[in-house]
Amino acid sequence: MEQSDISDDLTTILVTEQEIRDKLAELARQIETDYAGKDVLLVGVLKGAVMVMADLARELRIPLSMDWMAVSSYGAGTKSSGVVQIRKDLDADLTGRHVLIVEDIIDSGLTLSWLLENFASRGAASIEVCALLRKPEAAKVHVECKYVGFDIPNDFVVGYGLDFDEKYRNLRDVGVLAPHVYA
Ligand SMILES: O=P(O)(O)OC[C@H]1O[C@H](OP(=O)(O)OP(=O)(O)O)[C@H](O)[C@@H]1O
Ligand code: HPA
Ligand SMILES: [Mg+2]
Repeated sequence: MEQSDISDDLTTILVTEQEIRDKLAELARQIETDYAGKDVLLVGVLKGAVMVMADLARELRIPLSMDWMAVSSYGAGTKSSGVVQIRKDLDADLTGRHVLIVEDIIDSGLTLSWLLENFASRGAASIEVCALLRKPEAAKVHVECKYVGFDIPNDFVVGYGLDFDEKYRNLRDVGVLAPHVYA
């Protein structure tokens, strides 16, 4: 039987594995400088941020802790439902912590703005955001993001943690999903 290759479902590769690696190294140097002498808590937003978190954390040479929050608003669609659901809360107490939220993508901004509001009352010493990708044309709410990897066009993308209906997260590059897959 002929084996299908998931990369055949992409129309374009937007960001390659190598470009991601180089960008994360660049962001890591900035983060190391900004958090010198501080104990940072990286909060990865499951599930999309798994790859960014794993690679960014290993680029960083400062002391850090990692925690995870699972939220979901896309489900099996390509548009945000606008309703953010917590599937797993943090284990860590944020009181006095320097929190750096790690995200794969800021699209409408609804997930992050909801998360920032949710974290605001938890007593953190500081809260910043690092996102590998951002779609400026898709923003429905403004979210302050200190560390951004790449601004990309307003197309539905998959790979490097990003899914469509839970698939394609294991692609090494980020690419535009062919519309015939979800149309
Ligand atoms: O800016 P927004 O429009 O809110 O979109 C961004 C969010 O959407 C995706 O998560 P999703 O809900 O698909 O869950 P997942 O990470 O488990 O795939 C992505 O990982 C971000 O968390
Ligand atoms: O473009 C996207 N692709 C996959 N998941 C997403 N979640 C928000 N935007 C996207
Ligand atoms: Mg998703």
